Amino acid sequence: MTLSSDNLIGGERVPGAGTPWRAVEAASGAALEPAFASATAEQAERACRHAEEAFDAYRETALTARAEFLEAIARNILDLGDDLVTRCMAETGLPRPRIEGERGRTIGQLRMFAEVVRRGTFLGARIDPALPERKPLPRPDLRLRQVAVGPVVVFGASNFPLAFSVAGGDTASALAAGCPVIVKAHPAHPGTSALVGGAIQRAVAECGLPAGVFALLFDDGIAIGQQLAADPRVAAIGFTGSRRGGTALMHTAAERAVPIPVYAEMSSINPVVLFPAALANRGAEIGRAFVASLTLGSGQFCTNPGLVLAVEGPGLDAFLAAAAEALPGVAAATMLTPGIHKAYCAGVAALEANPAVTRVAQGQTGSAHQGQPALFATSAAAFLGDHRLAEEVFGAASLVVRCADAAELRAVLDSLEGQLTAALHMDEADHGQARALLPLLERRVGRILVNGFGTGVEVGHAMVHGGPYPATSDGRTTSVGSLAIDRFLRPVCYQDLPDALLPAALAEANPLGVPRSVDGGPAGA
Ligand SMILES: NC(=O)c1ccc[n+]([C@@H]2O[C@H](COP(=O)([O-])OP(=O)(O)OC[C@H]3O[C@@H](n4cnc5c(N)ncnc54)[C@H](O)[C@@H]3O)[C@@H](O)[C@H]2O)c1
Ligand SMILES: O=CCCC(=O)C(=O)O
Repeated sequence: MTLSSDNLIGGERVPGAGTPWRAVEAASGAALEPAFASATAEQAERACRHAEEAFDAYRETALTARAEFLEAIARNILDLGDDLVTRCMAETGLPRPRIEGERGRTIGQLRMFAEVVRRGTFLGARIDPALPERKPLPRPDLRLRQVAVGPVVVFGASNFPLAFSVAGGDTASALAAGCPVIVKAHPAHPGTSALVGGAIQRAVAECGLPAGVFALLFDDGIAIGQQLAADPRVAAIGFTGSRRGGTALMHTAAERAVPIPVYAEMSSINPVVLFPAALANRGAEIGRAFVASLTLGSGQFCTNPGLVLAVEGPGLDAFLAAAAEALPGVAAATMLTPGIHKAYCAGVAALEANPAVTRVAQGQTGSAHQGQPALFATSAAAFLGDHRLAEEVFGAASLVVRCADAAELRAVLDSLEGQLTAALHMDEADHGQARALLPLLERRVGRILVNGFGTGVEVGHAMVHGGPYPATSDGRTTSVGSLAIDRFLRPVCYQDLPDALLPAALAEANPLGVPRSVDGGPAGA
């Protein structure tokens, strides 16, 4: 399969301009063909214009047609076959089973949103029928539905080249909501992005949709991303990446004449709390499971367990001993980009250099592009006195905080910024302590889980992959699971509109058969 390096705009392939750049094979650092050229400002402008032109037609497509479009994207991605898998492996250094698994998740996600669209529940249809006889005043007829917000810009993530990238959760949920999508490809995997972008562009044509429904733009810098974020036609942004990049986009979006929401998923250290009974009963077992989660994908998961909290004692010692025994057996693994590798090495070096921190164990050393896993420990007092210890080290490094007692452990949790997840390891005898921490955890994190680790997010209807700042820019929502669609919708109320003028979802006869809540009752068709 020939790999095109063109931008995809308005149903066409459009070569970029300027100095050519190439993807890098993550394992070797060698340049990969073909050369890419960044989109021009005019091309980004054109993508926004096409998206705006496509918006009104796309957002009113029949629900079945929109669902079939999402399914066509999934099918076209599968049809890319091994070309997609091998290119993605080369660009990211991630192994085949991981890429194949992520492709399955991406396709599953698209199909889940197709089902969400077909059901129509996302329209949130509500009806308060008119009460003309009501005293002292009659009630008007009120009907509400959710409408798509407008064109959405999605920034592909480096660490999930499929499930959080061109056809990932942000794109799937925005398209499901009825929003055209412009993707700014991550420069670490442009070939993967081009292949998946082509699959979406083909689906747009196959389904007879307006060509502006999808665009893909390349840029190895930040100019195109900034331009898109500032463009008045763009209504929302989805982003997964660094805190620096996410907050820069938040500032741009907030400074516009008309500010727009940015749904940025940024940084999280995902505290793991080890309770005393669980530690006493199975400290070593938890230690081994922890190492497996810590080192998954070279630790390049936003859900990576970067902080472990426990009260001092033999149980914690057993946990540490088991982790210290397991970690040296773990091979160093290729990291996504030289920049991410460098940042990881700098983070580990800062922990090594901190006099209040001791190294518990290390994994095996590797090549120039591989990250060596590392586990460190410190005291709660040191952690509370040095905010740098709470910063994310993106990769397979974690810090164990030894606490004197439950009060100190609570103080450490209380000091943390917003997080995606908190993992609690507990037995029944720990329930009292865990219950006491739950209100605090609810204020800090998006997902609380028991006797597991946050890595490996289930894509479903009750999932929250979000959390208070800086885990995300807006802790009221999620970027994984069907609730993600709500980010790209807003409610409109229709008061006393003649039936003939109402959108089909709200017309008296309910021709779409969508679930509707009447007078605040449970939604039914
Ligand atoms: N929490 C997470 O899930 C997660 C995921 C990936 C990376 N990271 C962190 O980010 C670091 C860098 O990795 P990365 O390259 O994936 O993230 P990044 O934030 O540098 O880049 C992500 C995307 O945003 C764009 N971008 C970055 N800064 C921008 C700006 N100021 N304006 C407009 N666009 C901008 C980039 O071009 C890229 O397309 C990692 O070392 C890690 O610390 C975190
Ligand atoms: O890196 C961010 C997403 C993590 C995730 O989806 C997972 O752990 O499965």
